[in-house]
Amino acid sequence: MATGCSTCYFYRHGIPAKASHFMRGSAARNCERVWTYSGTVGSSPGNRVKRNERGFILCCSPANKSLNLSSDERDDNWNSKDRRGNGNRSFSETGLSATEDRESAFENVNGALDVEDMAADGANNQSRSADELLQFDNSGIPGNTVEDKYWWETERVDKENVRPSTDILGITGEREKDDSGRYRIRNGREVYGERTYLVGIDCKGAGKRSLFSINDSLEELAQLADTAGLVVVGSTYQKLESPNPKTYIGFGKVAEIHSAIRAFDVETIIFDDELSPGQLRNLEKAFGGDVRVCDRTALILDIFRQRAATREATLQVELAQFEYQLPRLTRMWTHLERQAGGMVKGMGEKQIEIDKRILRTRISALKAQLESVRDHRQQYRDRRAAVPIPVVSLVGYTNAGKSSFLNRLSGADVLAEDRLFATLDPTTRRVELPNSKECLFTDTVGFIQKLPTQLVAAFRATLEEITDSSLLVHVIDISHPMAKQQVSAVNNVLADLDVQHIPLLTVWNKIDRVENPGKLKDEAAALENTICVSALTGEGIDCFYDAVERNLKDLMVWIEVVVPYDQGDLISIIHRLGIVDEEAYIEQGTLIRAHVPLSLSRKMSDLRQIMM
Ligand SMILES: Nc1nc2c(ncn2[C@@H]2O[C@H](COP(=O)(O)OP(=O)(O)OP(=O)(O)O)[C@@H](O)[C@H]2O)c(=O)[nH]1
Ligand SMILES: [Mg+2]
Repeated sequence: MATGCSTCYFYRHGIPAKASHFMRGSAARNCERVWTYSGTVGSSPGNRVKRNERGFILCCSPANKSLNLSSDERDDNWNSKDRRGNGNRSFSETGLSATEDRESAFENVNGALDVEDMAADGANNQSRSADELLQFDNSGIPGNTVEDKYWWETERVDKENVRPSTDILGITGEREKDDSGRYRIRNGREVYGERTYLVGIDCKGAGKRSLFSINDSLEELAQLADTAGLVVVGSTYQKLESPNPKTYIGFGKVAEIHSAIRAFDVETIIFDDELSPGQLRNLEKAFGGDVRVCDRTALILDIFRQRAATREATLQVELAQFEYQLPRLTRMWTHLERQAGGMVKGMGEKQIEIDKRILRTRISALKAQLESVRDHRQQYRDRRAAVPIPVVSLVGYTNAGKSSFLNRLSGADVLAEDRLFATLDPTTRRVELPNSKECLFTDTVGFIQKLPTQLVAAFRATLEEITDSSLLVHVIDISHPMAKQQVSAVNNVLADLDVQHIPLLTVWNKIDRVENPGKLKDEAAALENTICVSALTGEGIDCFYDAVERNLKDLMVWIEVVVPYDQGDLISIIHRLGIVDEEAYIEQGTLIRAHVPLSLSRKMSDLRQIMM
């Protein structure tokens, strides 16, 4: 049975606290202070229990008045205010009877989840009154029956009998015993393999349907989590008309996940969509202080942060992260409001304002720094434009094989690996086509469905590489079961970038991995500007070059110019970039009839005789 003082976050959620909860995970590692704990809260005396970064007192016992605290620490707690309005009270006053305890726990669950605001709950979990909540039928979760337990009181349930409703990865949730094995190397950095549980919703409402089915979307989220170094132990989803404005998922689902958290020792919960600051706050309260709640956007931002290798990428990711954090800052300081007695009331509010100001200043500084980086990139592009070599940009879904393809075309050694977002910075390489014409190929950052808007905004300088291209090559992993949906997601981002006017060549990559390549090649042949290739084996590369030459020629204009004999270098540029049909030597200079890139023809407007 859960007991504890009024400031104990676990107690207030009625969760039987265990020392193991507190000693594991990021919360514990970021603790500010270590308190000696002994008492009745689920573990043996003498365990050392920590106070986490948010200031939650993770464990303290009403039965034990002799907590080994400094006088300051003791004051903090003795001044803590009872949520039921009893004013300040000491530890000794928190020794409740079982019934009182249950009521208190219920009240606190109410407080945490704003039950009265739950009317907007989705179809599967209609809004529940307080009484209904007490009687909530958790029979879907073995080990939780209404007769003998309230859901928040559930002792640790038998792991064998509890499984998330959907286990997309087929991971059984076996627990590792030794934490030292949980550090993994990701992109040269050591990351902690937190036990992670994924949650999504299958929206049925008009206009809410996503490109991906819920299972596919969760599978992708699992891949993202793996890329970030997390260990996915399970997942679940709920069918809803639209997301619950308070908690994203319905109230019943919150309860179910609550059980799964304990069953699988979950440390992080990731939601498949971006949560509003309010949803995030409510869910954090509902799941308890030592479970990190985050969303797809935060996860993607985290991966970008791990992968950023250049100054530009680092600045861009930092900016996106700050923009994301700004409206969510309040949750970090709620502990001050909770701990505030009469004297320090409102302190939390002030701190939020201070922090928001610091963050805004930081954002302005980052934007200024990025502006100078952007200028630098623009100068580089201007210099490139001065030598009018056509630029071909490789775009596509993350992991489609863009970098592998660039490596194949140019012999470059861009990092290509079976992980999402391997490339963040554009890489440009000069490639000589079989007709001896030169062009530049640029590898870009990959796209993904639900791409965070903060990232698109922050990466605008990088993405401008795409908008300046002569030709776009959309690389698609045709062997991927979700290839069609990935194409739509990429087209959506391209539409946002306003590049529809640039000609597009479609490349079906990884043809070596499909079962029936012949059939696919026939399909591709029937489509316009679509080529089948394998970056791995080099198959189809010749057809690709032909298609690039064809497309670039289509972009050229026909000119007839007389180049004075003292501008011989211009003739060599025309030969290098254009296709010369005729060359004759006349009195005024060299007469050339050729197809050249538009940019080059503009440079020769003075010399032009005829242009069509
Ligand atoms: N079998 C096969 N694997 C490929 C092919 N092209 C790429 N791959 C593999 O696909 C994975 C992803 O390749 P990348 O080149 O890193 O993909 P990307 O599009 O650059 O990915 P991001 O940089 O994350 O956007 C790597 O493991 C490659 O080895 C191919 O033609 N056939
Ligand atoms: Mg790449």
